[in-house]
Amino acid sequence: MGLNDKQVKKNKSFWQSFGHAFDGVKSLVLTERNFRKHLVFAILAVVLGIIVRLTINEWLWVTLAIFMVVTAEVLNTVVESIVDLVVGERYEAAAKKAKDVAAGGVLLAAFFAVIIGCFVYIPELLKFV
Ligand SMILES: Nc1ncnc2c1ncn2[C@@H]1O[C@H](COP(=O)(O)OP(=O)(O)OP(=O)(O)O)[C@@H](O)[C@H]1O
Repeated sequence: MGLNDKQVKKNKSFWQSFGHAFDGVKSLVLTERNFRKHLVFAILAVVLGIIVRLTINEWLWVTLAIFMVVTAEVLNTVVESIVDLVVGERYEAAAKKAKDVAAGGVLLAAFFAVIIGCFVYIPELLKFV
């Protein structure tokens, strides 16, 4: 297995599927700059959450926000890869729309995460003032 694996046939076992899914996550981390930035923000949110001792309810909202951004980044990367595969370097209005809408999805998810962050962390941090 690995990112240079040339397999094109269906996976034959759960572990083979899992390995390829893991390669996908590895590829996101290694090749997507924005994904890495969001990962850093997610880690900071978790560390801050531990410091201010979030409640279970607050953790649920923070986790939802983190995974919404991650999911949007995953879909954005999938769209980019498919558009590049089909269109290559050629300019296409439909390619621009697909990539811009996918990037817009990430922006909306990040906006949602900022709103959740404000609701959850600001009251907790004000307790220290
Ligand atoms: N084949 C294409 N035809 C038309 N417009 C394109 C094409 N490829 C890219 N673009 C435009 O260029 C922008 C940047 O392209 P790129 O492939 O770097 O997108 P990106 O990888 O989504 O950027 P980022 O990594 O910041 O998310 C796209 O959002 C789109 O507006």
